[in-house]
Amino acid sequence: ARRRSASDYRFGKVLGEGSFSTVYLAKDIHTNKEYAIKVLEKAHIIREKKSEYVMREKEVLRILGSSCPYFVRLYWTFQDSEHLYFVLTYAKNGELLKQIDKCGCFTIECARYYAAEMVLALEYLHGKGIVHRDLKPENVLFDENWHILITDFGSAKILKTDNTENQKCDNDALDKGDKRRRTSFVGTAQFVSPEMLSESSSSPASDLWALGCIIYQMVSGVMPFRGRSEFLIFQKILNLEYEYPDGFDPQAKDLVQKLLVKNPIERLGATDEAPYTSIRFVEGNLILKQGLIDKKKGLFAR
Ligand SMILES: NC(=O)Nc1ccc2c(c1)=C(Cc1cc(-c3cccc(C(=O)NCCN4CCCCC4)c3)c[nH]1)C(=O)N=2
Repeated sequence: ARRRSASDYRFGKVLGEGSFSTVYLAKDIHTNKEYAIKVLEKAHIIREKKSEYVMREKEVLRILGSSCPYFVRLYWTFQDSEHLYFVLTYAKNGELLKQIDKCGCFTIECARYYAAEMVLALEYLHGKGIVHRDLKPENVLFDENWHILITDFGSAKILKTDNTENQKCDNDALDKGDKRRRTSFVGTAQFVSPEMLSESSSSPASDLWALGCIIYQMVSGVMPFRGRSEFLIFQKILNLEYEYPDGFDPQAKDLVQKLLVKNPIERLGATDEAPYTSIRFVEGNLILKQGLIDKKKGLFAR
């Protein structure tokens, strides 16, 4: 295929800004198709020693490809003297966070629906040996049909299978082992799991913790672990200090309290072989069988 460059696109509004990238709405001048183009400044990436994260995001997006509908797709990458460009799926209906803030909270049917889509997405992601590590409502987007698109793999981890011992080791260990590449990575305060805080270790169960936090927020409208500083939030996470507001749906509570468990291997689904059957079908939990099959809803609360 023909090499692309920024001149192939008409850049529009800023869709999002991160510490190392800005995402623009852009239109392909040849096809008129809309994309989200993530632009990264080379000098900043090098200065902040984030090249490994950029390469990892590209590798994760390559591995994910286009076979699962619940992830943004990477169409092309190109660069010029100052910037790197990732041409990604444009999620027309924006971020889950904005919808939660706009609606106050979701109906339980709607929360069930999106919890089900997120479980399907995590089954696929973890099945590919990838841990997101920064799952949060800002990184869950909606496409034009109100299906989810998970994005932002800059913090992701690719689990490596060591063929000789057939063990699943991971690049935490590699990072720990190699002083030059020690990463003091931690996700976003309110969604980071206890093990990432206390041992700097992460696994697919770390994403299940974040899933529990997101379900709590969809149902209640607020995050389970809140505080005036990151330190206070971290303390609450490590002490499992959170509560369910009056009227919190009992089925949702049943599921959330089985995900917000300190020991990662005791989290619902953590010991399942793919797919996450124990999350899908535990009697009385939020994600009932029909939640995974009925793809017609997705309408928002009030
Ligand atoms: N860190 C990252 O990788 N970030 C990314 C990556 C890919 C990507 C990405 C971020 C996107 C962000 C994004 C942001 C938005 C957006 C931002 C602000 C407002 C809106 C918006 O209101 N859209 C109109 C849809 N409304 C929704 C509610 C009902 C009326 C119509 C969308 C759409 N998509 C995107 O579309 N694709």
